[in-house]
Amino acid sequence: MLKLKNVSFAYAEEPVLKNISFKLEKGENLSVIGESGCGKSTLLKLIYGLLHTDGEIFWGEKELLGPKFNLVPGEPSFKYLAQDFDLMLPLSAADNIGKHLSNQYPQKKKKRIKELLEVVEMTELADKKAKLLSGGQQQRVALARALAKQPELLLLDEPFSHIDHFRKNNLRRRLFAYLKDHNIACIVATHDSTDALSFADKTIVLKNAKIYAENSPAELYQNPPNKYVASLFGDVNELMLKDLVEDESSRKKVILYPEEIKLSKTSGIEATVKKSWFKGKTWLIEASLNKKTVYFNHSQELKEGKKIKLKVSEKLIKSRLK
Ligand SMILES: Nc1ncnc2c1ncn2[C@@H]1O[C@H](COP(=O)(O)OP(=O)(O)OP(=O)(O)O)[C@@H](O)[C@H]1O
Repeated sequence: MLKLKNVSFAYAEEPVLKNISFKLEKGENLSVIGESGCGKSTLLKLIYGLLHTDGEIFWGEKELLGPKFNLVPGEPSFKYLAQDFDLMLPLSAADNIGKHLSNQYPQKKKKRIKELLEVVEMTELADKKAKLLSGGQQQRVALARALAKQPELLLLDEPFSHIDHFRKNNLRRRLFAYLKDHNIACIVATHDSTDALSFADKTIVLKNAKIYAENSPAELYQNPPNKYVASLFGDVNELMLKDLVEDESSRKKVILYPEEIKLSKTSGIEATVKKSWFKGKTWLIEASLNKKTVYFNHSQELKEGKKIKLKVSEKLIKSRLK
């Protein structure tokens, strides 16, 4: 089990992280989300042992003492995949993956490389030199290399940032299933809400150097403590109760996702369409409601200037009152 207790860090005077504490069990997947610059990468570097903290970091019973005490940087049973994936460019994809594997049992090594190439869907490009691979292909090789020596904890910094949408979903499913099958704990620093929503067992939100929210991804999504947390999952509205309920004067805030606001043919809150964006399965409609902007999903494009009525479930409004 990984345990952080009061982990703090500053590159200069201003702390980047202050008193961060959490636990992670073996095989668990934790996503760390938050706006750019909130300290996600720094947290991974502290855990891996590249930066020194005054706080405490334990892996099981062992305290990790960081770079001041380790001759070779980084904990040997962890793997850290940074945003620049640092491949040996003259070597092939397969040789990069096998680089740190023992040559004592060549057949075993070959089999392991083959298995990892399959996990990242790079079998066909096994012999291609890394320098001739695209950014996304290099990132997949780097992921496989990080897995090669079967780490106990994998620290991934934006692991799919260079990979196209088409491959990303499949790769994510394969990689995270592999980690679960092999009981490898994982911390993913990410901007991509899918990494947090679909694959994480728990999610930590960082803001102002602290843990701002911490929960299962479903709980954070369904009951976001505030607009900042909700906006990490996509478009979000923050309206006042008086905007949504007739004869209500409360300025209490209600957080709603675009898919939770519906067009009504009969009654509802009056609004005027400003813009429509095609999103594939739905259109995202921007409308003005009491001089405020509101976003909702609809099955069709709506013309600018159209007067509409909007409805939100009362139960949902009650559950989202802040
Ligand atoms: N080597 C460094 N020296 C000084 N300041 C740094 C260094 N690395 C990061 N910082 C600063 O520390 C803060 C946290 O950076 P960090 O890279 O951890 O954020 P992040 O959440 O991972 O950002 P992003 O999502 O953009 O990758 C930022 O304000 C950044 O400018």
